[in-house]
This record gives sequence, C-alpha cells and structure tokens, in this order.
Amino acid sequence: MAGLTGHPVLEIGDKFEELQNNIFNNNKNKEVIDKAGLVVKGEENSNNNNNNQGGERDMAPPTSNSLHRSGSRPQLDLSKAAIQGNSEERDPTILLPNQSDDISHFALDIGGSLIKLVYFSRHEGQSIDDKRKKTVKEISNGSRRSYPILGGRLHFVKFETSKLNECLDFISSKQLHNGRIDSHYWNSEAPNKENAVIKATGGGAYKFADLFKERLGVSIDKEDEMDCLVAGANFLLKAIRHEAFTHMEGHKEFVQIDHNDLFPYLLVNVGSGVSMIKVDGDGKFQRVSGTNVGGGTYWGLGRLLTKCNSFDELLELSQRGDNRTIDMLVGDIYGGMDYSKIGLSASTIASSFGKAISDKKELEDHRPEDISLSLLRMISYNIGQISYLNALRFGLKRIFFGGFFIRGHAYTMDTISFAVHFWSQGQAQAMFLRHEGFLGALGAFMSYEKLGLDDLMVHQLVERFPMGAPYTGGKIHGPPLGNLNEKISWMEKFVLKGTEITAPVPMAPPGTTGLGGFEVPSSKGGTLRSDASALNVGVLHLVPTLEVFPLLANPKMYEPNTIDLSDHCELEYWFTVLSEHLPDLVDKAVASEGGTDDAKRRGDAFARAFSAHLARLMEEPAAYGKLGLANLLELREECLREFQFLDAYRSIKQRENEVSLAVLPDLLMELDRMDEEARLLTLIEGVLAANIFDWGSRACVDLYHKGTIIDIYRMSRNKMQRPWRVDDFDLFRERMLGSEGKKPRPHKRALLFVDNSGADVVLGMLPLARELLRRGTEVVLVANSLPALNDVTAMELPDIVAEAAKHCDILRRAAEAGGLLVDAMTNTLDGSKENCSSVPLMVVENGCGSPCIDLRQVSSELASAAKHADLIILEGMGRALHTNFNAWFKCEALKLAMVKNQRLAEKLIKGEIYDCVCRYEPAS
Ligand SMILES: CC(C)(COP(=O)(O)O)[C@@H](O)C(=O)NCCC(=O)O
Ligand SMILES: [Mn+2]
Repeated sequence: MAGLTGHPVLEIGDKFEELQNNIFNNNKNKEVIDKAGLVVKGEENSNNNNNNQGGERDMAPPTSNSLHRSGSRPQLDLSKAAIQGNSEERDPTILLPNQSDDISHFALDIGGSLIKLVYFSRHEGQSIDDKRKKTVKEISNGSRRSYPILGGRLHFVKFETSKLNECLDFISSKQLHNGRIDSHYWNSEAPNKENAVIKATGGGAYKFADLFKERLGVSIDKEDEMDCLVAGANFLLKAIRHEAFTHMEGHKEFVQIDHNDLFPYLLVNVGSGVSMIKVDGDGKFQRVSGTNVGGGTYWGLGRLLTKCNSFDELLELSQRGDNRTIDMLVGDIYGGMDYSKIGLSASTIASSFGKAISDKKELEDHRPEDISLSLLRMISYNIGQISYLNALRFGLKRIFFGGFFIRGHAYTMDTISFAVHFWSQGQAQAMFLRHEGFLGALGAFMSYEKLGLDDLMVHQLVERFPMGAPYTGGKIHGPPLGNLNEKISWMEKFVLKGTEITAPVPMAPPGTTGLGGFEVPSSKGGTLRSDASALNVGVLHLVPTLEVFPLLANPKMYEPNTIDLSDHCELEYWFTVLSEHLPDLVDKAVASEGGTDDAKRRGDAFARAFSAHLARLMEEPAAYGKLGLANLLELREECLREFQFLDAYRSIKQRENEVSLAVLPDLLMELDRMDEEARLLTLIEGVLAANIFDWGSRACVDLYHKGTIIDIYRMSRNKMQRPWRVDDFDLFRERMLGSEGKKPRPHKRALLFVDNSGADVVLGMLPLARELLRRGTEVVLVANSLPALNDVTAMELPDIVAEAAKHCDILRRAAEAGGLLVDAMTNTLDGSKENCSSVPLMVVENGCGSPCIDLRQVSSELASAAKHADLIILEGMGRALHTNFNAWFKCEALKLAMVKNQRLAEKLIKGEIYDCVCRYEPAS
C-alpha cells in the first residue's frame, strides 16, 4: 500500500488497516490482534466501556473523579480537617477533605417588589490519582501556592417580595443559613444556627427581620443600602469582564472597562426615587444629586391613570403604546415641520402629556398603552438628562444606570441612552450593568469580613449558565433543584412550555426597539415580552487557581474568539451547526454511559437543555453576555457535564489511541530513516493530516461513515501538498534547521497544546514532540483538564506516553526525566533499563474542558510551565483557529490546524474545507 506519509517509503502493514476498520465500523465481537500480540476484544456495544473486559486496556483513567457532584443535603463533615498551606499564616484556609457537599452562605437585598439573594456554595475538589503529580511539582519548582481565597460559586436568585415564603423555603431547603462565614474562611467549629447572622440590605431587612428569626433562627445584620450598591458595582466592574454595556436603538454592546481607570464614575440608581452617586473608589462615594421623579412616579402615576395591577404589566403595556397621541411634539406646534434652527426634529417631544390640555378627551378616551409609553419616556428622559448634567458638573466620563426601574427593559434603556446622547451631543454614553439587579445583595454579601472576594481578579472568575438559565433567565427563580433527578424532571416538565422557547424564535436582526428617542416601540414590541431582552445572570465560579497565560504579548488587548457571535449571521450559522450535531452527540453520550434507560433520560434532558440555551441566544444574542463561538462550544460541554456525561467519547478515544499506538513504532522508524529536512516537513504534515480525526466536525463525522480510517488518513495525507493555504513552513524550518550551514540554537522549552486523541496526538503531536526532545528542547504537552469531544485530556496522556515510550528510547528517557513514567512499564526495545540523562517530557493540564482555549484563564501549572518556554505550538481548529488565531505571544508560536468546516475555510483563509494552516510567528 502507499506510504501513510504520502512519501513512497513509509510502510505500515495491513494490520493497520484491519485495526482501523474496527474503529469506525461495527466492531461487535471482533477480535483484533494488536502489535504486541495482545487480544483486544471488540465491545458488545461499541460505546460502552463501563464494563471493561479483562483483555481490554483501559487507557483513559476514569474521569468521574475530576468533577464532583452531590445530590444530598449539605452538612459539614469536619473529620480530617487540615490547614492548607502554611499553618503559621494568620487566617489559613482550612480544608475539609471529607466535606463533599455544598456549603453555603448568603446575603439579601429585600426591596419593595423583589428579593435578591446572592449565595455562595463550595464544591470541594476530590484528590485524584494523577500520574502527572511529579511533573507538576517539578514544573512549579515545588512552590505551589496556597490560595487564601475561597474557591466556589456565587449564585444569583430573585423572588417576589410578596412571596417571601418562597424565598424562606429556598434558603431552608438549601440549608443556606447553616453555612456561614465569620472570622475564618472556613470556621473549624460546627455551624451554630443560633448565633447565625445574615447580612441584608433594603427596606425589607428591617420589615422582615422578625420573620427570618422565627422561620430560620437567624438574625439580620442590616447594611446600608448605598454602601452595598457601591460595593456591588465596584466589585462587578472590576471583577467581571464585559459587565457593562451600552444600549442604543435596541443594540447592546459590551464594554471592557480598564480596572485601573474605573474611578470616578456616576452611579445612578433608579428605584422609587433616583439617587446619583459619585463613586471615587472602594467605599469612597458621595450622593451628589437625585430626583424624586423615578420608578415610583412611573408606577404610581401609571397605576392611577391606567388601572394596571403591577409594574411589569404597566411596562408591558408601554410596548404597544404610541405616545404621539398624548405627547405634544415639535411637529404639532410647527405644522408638521422640524424646528431645524435649534436642531429639533418634528418628532421631538416638546411637552410630555401636552396634548392632553388641548384635546377634548377625558382619561377614558386615551389608550392605557399610550399613557404608559408617554409616562415612561417622560421619566426616562428626565433621569437621563439630570444624570448627564451631574456627570458634567463633576467632570465624570462614565454614567452607569441601575435599579429596579431599569430591569433590563430595552425601551427604558434606549430612552435613557438617547437622553444622555442627546444632551451630551454624543460626548457621553449611558451604560448598564448585566448584574444590575444584584448590586445591593452583592454589596451586602461582600460586607462579610475577610471573604476574600475583593482580592479576586477577573481571570479567576468564570461565569456559567446552568440548564435553567433559558427558562428562569433574569426572572424569578423556580423551585430549588436538589439533585440530578430533580433537574431532569424539571426539564421534562418544561417540555410543553419549552417548545415555545426551543423552537427557534423568528429572527429579527437586533435592530431598533423603536426609539431613536423619537419613535414608538417597533414591531418587536408586539411579539416579544418586555423583558425578553433582559439579560441572564449565570453562576459565577470563583477559581482562584486560574491565571493569565504569561506569554500573551498583550493580555489587555487579547481576544480569544476569532468568531464573534454578536454578528447575527454567525450566530444563526453556528446555531444550525450545533443543533444538527445534537442527535449524534446525544447518541455518543448515551452510549458512553451504557445506553441504559437512565442514560437515555439524561441524554434527552441534555438535548432539551442545550437546545433551550441555543434558542434563548437566538431570542436575545446578548442574553449571556459577550459570547464568541468558543463560549458556545464550552457551554455544550458544560451542559453535558451537568447531566453527568463526563466523557461522551471515552471509548472512541480509547480505540483510536490503541490503533494509533500500534502503528507508531513503524512511523517512527520511517521518520528516522529521513534526513532532518524531510523529517521536519513530514512531521508537520503528519500533525496537519492527523488533525482530521475530529468528532466535532460534521464533515469529518460523515467521512468516518464513508470509509476506513486508513482511507481518510490517506486522503488527508494526499491533501498535504504544499503550499498549504497558510504556509509559513519555510520560516519555521529556517528557525529549526538554520540556513547556509548555520545551526540555530535549539529552543529551551516548547509548550505543545495538543488536541484530539488517537492519530492526532499519537501519530501527529508525539512524533513532533520527540523531534524537539531529540534536539534538546524540553517539551510540555498541554492538554485539557476535562474531556471535550474527542480531545485528549492531561489525565489520559501519561498512559499514552508510557505506551509510546515502550518502543522509543527518546520518548522513554524524556518521559522518565519528566516524571511521567513513575510506575509505568518501561521495558525498552532492547530490554535495558539504563537512565541516560535527557531533557524532560512533561504533561500539564490547561485548566479547561472545552475544544477551544481562552488564554486569559489557564491552570496555574500551565502558567508556571510557560515561564521558561520560548516556543508554543497550538494545534487544532479549536485552539488555533476558533481561538487564538489572531493572538500574539511573547515567544515564538506555531499554529497548526486543518480547517474542517467549509464556511470557516472561506471566511478565515479564503480557502476550502480540509485546507491547512501552518502559521509561524516569531516572538513579538
Ligand atoms: C469542535 C471543533 C472546534 C473541534 O476541532 P479540533 O479543535 O479538534 O480540530 C470543530 O470540530 C468544529 O468547529 N466543529 C463544528 C463545525 C462543523 O461541524 O463543521
Ligand atoms: Mn479537538
């Protein structure tokens, strides 16, 4: 047969073909002889590896350990409590190794209409049998840091104040009042409910204090409302990327505020009345102005004039209103003409409610819808105008608006924005906050002493959207869901209601909500709920161990995503791609869990939950904040994990690894017969060609059904003719091999961001790693912390390397030097056990569980490993194209990928599907 490399020499026996046939084609009851003569039994169910047979080698260690889930009620287990890190520290973190449930504490903002609850839960990570431990220790130089900040999750929940009991039930069912924070991060005493003190702000903190004592046995510590608002806003603006956004003509745009240039700013809190607060720093603020015409005025007057029963109802009415019937416009005064001399168009409101004077109409003759809209515009303009004047008065660049009046209501935001824009002649912009409803509660939460929240940095926070997000959204929370079963039942119950949301909502480009300041709400108003554009607030995961990748050339300017989903066409396209991939993914996921009824039920719930996320994003593309394609791909993985599909491609990965490892020795032999130059080219070709084995690409999965892996691999190699679509190979070759007889210095350390299991890592990246090792370059294989599609994980790599090392001395010695072969079978080809010195081969986890990588948030061990690296190699479509394609690094970077999507090929590299990218960039 033709050589795999496309070069005539490389011959790998027909066994390969036989082995490969078994990967994709019915491998029921087939027996496969691998290279070592070991009998590998085909599984009864090709995807079921829960009941591994004796003869089958389990290359992927169980991953269930890496994620912890719990369904039972939280209770502290203090056994074996130990101080983490330095016990001499004043407030050391106390680890509770046997504490496996959530422990929580919370704070409240009890307003007139809504109760906002912020609570914290902690998942204690379990220790895992990680074969990379030695490597990790070595890379970190033994100086792993102890983190004084709590790792855990912040949850944001709302209740109606009139249904206070629901809130109390929620707290009590989650036992939030039994976990508390006091002088230590984790108090080593058992929780003592009697003395528990809960921080709360808002009028209800006074009104309902006795009820809290009676029902939950907790005392309420009242915090000043304004202190809390400011503390909440400061935290959000510093710690959450793209927390703020502008809202003009229905279009949201997220803004990144430089933390070092945040103060001073004007915070306008529009509650019943309006407060304008000049914020100069943490805890440094002054209420500089306000107005008594606020949310209470809108609601009060609105109720009198329209007989509406609730604030929301009144807002809803405004969506269908036409204020021109009641407001006096410039055109009404000037016979339909603009008053252009002073820059007023005919549609400008000259006098709110002005027509009511001249008309002979009574209140009943006016439509409540029109009255509501007229009121809303009157009050919003007024607030916008006064705010701008105050910003001007103090020379403040930024104005942030919040408070219950805003509530993510598009028309309100647009109206305020318009007023600020109009009066400032475009010099100032109104901004809004994604978490604006929670400023007070968050501030109250932060008033617990020594919480460590203030110390958190933006890269240590990851926002995730759980399955309920599309349903509850920015609205009132549903019942607390204890365990997986309850979650699934909840998803099932939403089938009917869910169809509303799961069916793609007719697409309207995110155009105007109808204002431009002068217009009435657009057609969107009639079809969408008034709060459809309200943004969702996810769960904030606090991960103190995350760090910014130190080799980013300019972390502030770094944008991981190549594809921005705020472009509606992109969103629509990827929505379709991901929706169409869903049935296949569910099949794999269910099979990976043994295809049981339980797995099927979970698979169904997963599909429903993920579809609902997608539909919610189609309804409101900004619902989950600033999203790129990488976030969507990660959301899918998170959603799978939520339904306890911990490694959907586990058995596929295992089989591909086995097959590839079986042919690796032949490939290495062939490579060794080549001269340096041919070898380098063959190695890079090998990486590109093997990147075709990607179970996330529709086109590739279709290919797998059409041919054997060998056909595909051959086709892939044949496509390897240079020049590739992006081809910097000559530059790279010169850097590696030099020119005109000059030998360049080898790299000191290379970080290889590996991608897929099987051929991709074994026949592509490992041989490349070996080449670097042979040249004296230390190699760090960087792999996912958690499974994502068929990507190889850091936990799986040591076994793969150990297996490869059996047949290769270079790999064996390097792996030993890197501590990867502690207890591995190190039988060498010649049976010797000598340990010649070698540069090390190491493995680190990257901190992610996604096919893409956001280098602003990587594991601390990767950050440590990066400090000595002078070359990074990013491989695969997810890591090198969807993300990081435009990223610049302080060291040399090589980006290698095959483009396995036609549209991306056209857009990104003006090419075709299966074209390749080999981009080499010197240090910048
Ligand atoms: C999920 C992926 C980024 C994984 O690619 P990889 O990083 O493994 O090369 C890629 O398969 C992908 O973008 N798939 C969706 C597009 C499609 O099915 O065409
Ligand atoms: Mn991949």
